[in-house]
Amino acid sequence: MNEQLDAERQRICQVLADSDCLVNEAAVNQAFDQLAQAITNDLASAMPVVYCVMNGGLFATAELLKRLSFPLEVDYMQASRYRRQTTGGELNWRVSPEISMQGRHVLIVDDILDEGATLAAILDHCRAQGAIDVRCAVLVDKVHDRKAMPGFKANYTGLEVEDRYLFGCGMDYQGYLRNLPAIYAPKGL
Ligand SMILES: O=P(O)(O)OC[C@H]1O[C@H](OP(=O)(O)OP(=O)(O)O)[C@H](O)[C@@H]1O
Ligand SMILES: Nc1nc2[nH]cnc2c(=O)[nH]1
Repeated sequence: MNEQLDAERQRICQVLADSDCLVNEAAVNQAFDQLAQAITNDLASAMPVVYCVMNGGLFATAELLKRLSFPLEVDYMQASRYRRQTTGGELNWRVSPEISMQGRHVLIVDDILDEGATLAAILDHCRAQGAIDVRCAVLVDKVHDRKAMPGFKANYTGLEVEDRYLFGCGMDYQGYLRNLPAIYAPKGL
């Protein structure tokens, strides 16, 4: 490995070592079980299309899909407004989905609802594309009063977590650590 990459590896390992674990793996799995049950109750007969919001939604989508045992289709979209930063900016659409939403029940899956601007824009987009029913599921809703629309909530929320910069379970720290099966926050952030 080149020296620069190894220094990066050591820096990221140090961030993880210095972080607080806010939600452990068992609690994350329990949250996914509950989310999947609620989604099953509502959508088992609806032949929905499940859209993963890349990249953060990849982990939650995979965890949910293996718990959903009814017919559905899967696609993805990519819209990002953080780009490895810890504060959000303009929403940047990178990839639009392929499967049409026209006349379909749609379930959007993402890792986190923070200020909610990303999900609000995606939901508007889905309605404009002709979906008859648009729902969203997030693993985490961050608790603060800076929501883009006051009181904005996902239809399905796995966990409410305190207002810190989170990583793990799909959420990145500077592009890394999305793969961790628990939720962490760096000290001081
Ligand atoms: O509620 P908001 O304040 O809008 O933030 C939530 C969004 O931020 C993250 O995406 P990000 O833009 O970091 O891209 P990523 O999925 O590639 O990490 C996350 O995956 C959500 O999509
Ligand atoms: N990784 C990460 N991405 C986010 N996007 C919006 N809020 C967050 C957060 O707390 N962590």
